[in-house]
Amino acid sequence: MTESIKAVLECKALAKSFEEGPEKLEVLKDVNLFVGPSERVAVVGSSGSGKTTLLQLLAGLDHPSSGEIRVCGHELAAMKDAHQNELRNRHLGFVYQFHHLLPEFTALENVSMPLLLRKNTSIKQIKDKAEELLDAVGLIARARHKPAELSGGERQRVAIARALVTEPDLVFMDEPTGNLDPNTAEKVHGLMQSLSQEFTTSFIVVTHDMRLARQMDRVFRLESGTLILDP
Ligand SMILES: Nc1ncnc2c1ncn2[C@@H]1O[C@H](COP(=O)(O)OP(=O)(O)OP(=O)(O)O)[C@@H](O)[C@H]1O
Repeated sequence: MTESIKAVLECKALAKSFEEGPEKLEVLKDVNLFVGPSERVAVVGSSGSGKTTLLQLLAGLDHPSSGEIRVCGHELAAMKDAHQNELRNRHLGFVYQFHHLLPEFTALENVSMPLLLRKNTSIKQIKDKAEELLDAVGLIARARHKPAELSGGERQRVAIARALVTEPDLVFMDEPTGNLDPNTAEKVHGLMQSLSQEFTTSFIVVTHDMRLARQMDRVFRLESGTLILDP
C-alpha cells in the first residue's frame, strides 16, 4: 500500500503514557500506521502490550500523549468532541469480543439501531438497509430472533452487520472472535474479507490468534510501544 493512496486512517509518532503516582507507564512510544481503503490490518501482541489502548486512541475515545491521528482526512486533535462524535457516527464502526447486542431486541432491530440516530432516513429505508446487511452476513432468516436465540457465531455476525449498517469507512474490532471456536472464528474472518471488498470498508482487528491474523492483508506486532510489520 503506497502513501499516494488516500488514507482511511493514518497515525504518526503516536505515544501514550499513563501516570500512576510518581510512576509513568509508557504504553505506546512511537506508533506509525497507514491504512488504505478496503485494507484489513491485524494488530497482535502479548497481553498488556497496548493493543486496546491503541484502538481507543485511533477511534478518538482517548487522547494520545503526543503524535498525530488522521481519520478519513480529519485530524482528531483539531476536532471538538461533538465533531469527533459525528466523525465516529458517519465513518467508523466497532465490534467487540462480547457483541453488546441489546437482549430485548431482535437481530433486525439491533442492526437497525445505529440508523435510528440518523436524520432524514425513513423507517422503510432503515429496515431495507438492515435487511441488506443481515443478508450479507447470512442471517436474513434469523432477523426476528433475539440474541439469546442465536449461537455465539451468529450473534457476532449480527454485531458485524450492525457495525456495517452505516456504511463506515473503517471498522475497529477488538478480539471479535475471542469467544468463538476456531471454525466459527474462521467463518467470521472470511466474512470480513468479502465485506471489506463489497462495502469498501477497512478493518483494524486486534487478535491473539495468529492463524486468523494471517488472513488479513497485513499483520503488525505491537512490541515495546511500537508497531512492527510481521513478515
Ligand atoms: N487507564 C489506564 N490507566 C493506567 N494504566 C492503564 C490504563 N489503561 C491501560 N493501562 C495499562 O496499559 C497497558 C496496556 O493495556 P492494554 O489494555 O492496552 O493492553 P492489551 O495489549 O490490550 O492487553 P490484553 O491483550 O490483555 O487485552 C497495561 O499495562 C495496562 O495495565
